[in-house]
Amino acid sequence: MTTLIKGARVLGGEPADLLLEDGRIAAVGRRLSVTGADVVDADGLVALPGLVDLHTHLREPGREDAETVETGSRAAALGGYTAVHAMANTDPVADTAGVVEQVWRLGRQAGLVDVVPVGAVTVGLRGERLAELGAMADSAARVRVFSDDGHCVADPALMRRALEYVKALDGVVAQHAEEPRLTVGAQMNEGDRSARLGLTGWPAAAEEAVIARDVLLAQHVGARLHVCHVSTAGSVEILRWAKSRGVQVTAEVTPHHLLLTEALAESYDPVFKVNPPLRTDEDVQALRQGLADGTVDAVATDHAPHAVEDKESEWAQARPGMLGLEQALPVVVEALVETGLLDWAGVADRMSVRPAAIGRLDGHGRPVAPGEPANLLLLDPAARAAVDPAALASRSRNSPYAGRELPGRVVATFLRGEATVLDGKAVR
Ligand SMILES: NC(=O)N[C@@H](CC(=O)O)C(=O)O
Ligand SMILES: [Zn+2]
Ligand SMILES: [Zn+2]
Repeated sequence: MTTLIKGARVLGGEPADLLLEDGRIAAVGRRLSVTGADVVDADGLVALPGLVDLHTHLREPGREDAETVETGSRAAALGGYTAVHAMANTDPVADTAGVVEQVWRLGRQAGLVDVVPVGAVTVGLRGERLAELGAMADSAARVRVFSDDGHCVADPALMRRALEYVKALDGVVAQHAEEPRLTVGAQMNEGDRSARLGLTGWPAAAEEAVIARDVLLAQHVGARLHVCHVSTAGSVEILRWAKSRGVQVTAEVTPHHLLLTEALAESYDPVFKVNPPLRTDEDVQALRQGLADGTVDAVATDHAPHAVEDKESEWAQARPGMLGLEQALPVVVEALVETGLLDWAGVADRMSVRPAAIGRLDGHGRPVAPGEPANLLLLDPAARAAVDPAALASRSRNSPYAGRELPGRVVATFLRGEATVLDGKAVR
């Protein structure tokens, strides 16, 4: 199987031809020609390494009405992803080797992206005792990222033990930083607006206090810590401080926290309800700066599909979470590239290279260069389109970007040399 991509701008550089053969990039050069190859015209398109998501909710097993491994994989491929980490808050919870291997196998069957299961830190996400971390790491799924996402590992002694365990496995604890005692009944960012709208507030301190505690624990233990979906300016400051002291901490920010603010809660439309909540414009600016200067390592979608009955209700009853896979790159183009904060190499670093390194994935996050695995995407940076939730590949419809015009269209995605997306459409 041979594909010749004509005239792609690798990381936004000069146009070049890319020859994909046997799952690898065989050659990069000018005017390559090969007989019998499938030819893809990439005139005007930017080539980037396939994106890697550290934080995807695929809902299988348990809520296949909201998403399956296959539908979520298709949404990921359409977004330019070649690997996604599937969060553990399924039903049953991914807290055993059996469940993570099941998810891993479903991903292989779908064959659209590499589905990398995340293992739960604690049994049933209950925060009481550690799950079988070693067995999940040794399983066919080769788990390296462990998270109780959806819940915080709130007990500091348990968090310390989790960090000690993952250190021995070359793993990382991905913490959903939320002090539960400070967010009882919380609905939106705490501030003047929550008071005016009559919605219970989720204070920035509930996130920042856990991050501060955890970076100290990670330093004490000498283990790797990853912070999920950071959402406040104060969190960026704590991370900057921790990194300056050599703590092995990494962090991610979601597309929605890079673009949207708490002002959207004025609509009382639960499509904008998410955990952690949308914050203020100052937070958005600090998150963009933190991502640009590398304090925040990665963009991760926190793609959180929800069935209509769980989302289209009163604000207080609705589940938190929003879709992200199909619009993550366009949001980053709008918020970081068009504002001059990141160039294409920077986008590749924050959406592919660093997330692959954090997840210890080999074969992803590699340069677009001869000899490397042919995991890559082609983007038309000039295209602009309004988001139509009905046209999404996800099984759910809870996109916060409905009707919003965003720049950048993923034209093609290749997983080990095989097209998963062509002409902006999923190949299967
Ligand atoms: N982000 C959310 O609002 N929801 C996530 C859980 C989580 O990421 O905490 C979900 O699983 O729906
Ligand atoms: Zn979370
Ligand atoms: Zn999540």
